[in-house]
Amino acid sequence: MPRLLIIGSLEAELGAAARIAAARGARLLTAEGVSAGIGLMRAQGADLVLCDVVHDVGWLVAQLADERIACPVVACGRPNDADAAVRAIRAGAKDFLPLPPEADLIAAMLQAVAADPDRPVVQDPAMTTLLARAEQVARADASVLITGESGTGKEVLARHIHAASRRARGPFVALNCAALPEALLESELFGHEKGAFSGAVASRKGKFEQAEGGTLLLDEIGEMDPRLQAKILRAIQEREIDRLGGNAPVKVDVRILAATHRDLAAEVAKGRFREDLFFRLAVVRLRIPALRERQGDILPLARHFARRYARANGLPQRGLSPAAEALLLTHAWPGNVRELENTLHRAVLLAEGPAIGPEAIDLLEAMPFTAATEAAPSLPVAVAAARPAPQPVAALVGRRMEEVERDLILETLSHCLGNRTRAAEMLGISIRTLRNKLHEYRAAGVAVPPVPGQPPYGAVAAG
Ligand SMILES: Nc1ncnc2c1ncn2[C@@H]1O[C@H](COP(=O)(O)OP(=O)(O)OP(=O)(O)O)[C@@H](O)[C@H]1O
Repeated sequence: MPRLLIIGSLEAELGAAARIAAARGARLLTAEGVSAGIGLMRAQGADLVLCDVVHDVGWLVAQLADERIACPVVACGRPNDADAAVRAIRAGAKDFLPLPPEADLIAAMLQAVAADPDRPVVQDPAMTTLLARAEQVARADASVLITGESGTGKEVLARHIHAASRRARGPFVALNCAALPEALLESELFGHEKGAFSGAVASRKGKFEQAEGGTLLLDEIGEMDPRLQAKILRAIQEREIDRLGGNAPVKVDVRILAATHRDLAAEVAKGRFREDLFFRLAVVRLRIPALRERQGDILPLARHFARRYARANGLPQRGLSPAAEALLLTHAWPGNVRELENTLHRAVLLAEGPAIGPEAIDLLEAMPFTAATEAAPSLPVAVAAARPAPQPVAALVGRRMEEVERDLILETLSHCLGNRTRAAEMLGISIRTLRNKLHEYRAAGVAVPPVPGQPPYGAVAAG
């Protein structure tokens, strides 16, 4: 279901366009002007923007490009306003829709963007069956427990369930329960009133309230401590929550999805997870197989990531050579889809010639699963690239600025395969500043990704 943002007044013909689009299944967002539209894009995103030429289409396109929001913009207006149409196309609008709108044109426009880029890529029968089941249960409001090893795509599946549900127009909110200390997790989940604890200078909605009318994914639920498990159970049973420091419960209408890499039934048996909460959450259980158990997905996913990262880095689209494909099929993928994604990202950056060959595919051989996924920030390029995706900002609370800066710099440098110039550009700092920082880190004994083609600096972790 594509999301369409309409910028302009809905009073006249644009209103008719909005009605046609809604009748064709689009989810509509509307804004009176360009600034408000950009605000909505930041907050919610859309698959297509339709902007009246009375607004500054050029500024809109430039602003979206500046903020790296990738979304096609179609200008619209009266066909006799040829100048405005030409100006809009020159400014980067993909197309011009004449008003009053023709239903067929709108349908074609929506169809072109309907191929959902976030839809899970699946081909192996084990996954197509699982996806069909997920789509079937998506329509009900029951809780779903998604299990699978780290990096198998649990969050991707949760987003898909949300997108296929009746709540698709509502928000999708995810919270990693393992990333925060207990007290912080509690206020993230349930929100707090002003003065609830020292530092609570204003009242704040928690994730339950933020997900109102939509879906809340509780990721790594197996890590949650028993006291909060009890509060979650109450929220699900009573459909209400208590803000920290609040004196009246708040009603919430939220569908709960939970994910874990643990065997939650075994955790229940060991007394580490509440049985009643387990049964509440696991009304439907979906287990995502590890990538090694679904060989049929490896190449379709690899091709998908090769396309995505070539596009994202402005590099030519290259297919995989038969030898590269054979190599990918022999690997066990302990880090699952996330590891495959990182491998293809690196391969796209390293590849030369007409296709991605095996020499561009750098596999983390014999790297035990935990080491590959929980590597310290100071590990060299190949290992660092396999670390989990960056955590939300809230997860950084409690860490020192200096440390976060160091991790960001080293992560960006790994991402750029040690290329200092590209990393400095991406970080928005001068190459000189970057070099000085790296010099400091090396002096402190932290390993720094080497310059491409040069041997690593023999730094060893301090300690
Ligand atoms: N079927 C898929 N199609 C496309 N991309 C996928 C698919 N499965 C996983 N990915 C990608 O792989 C990465 C890991 O996926 P995701 O974060 O959903 O895994 P996870 O199981 O939730 O991991 P963790 O347990 O570590 O939180 C993401 O970048 C995601 O976009």
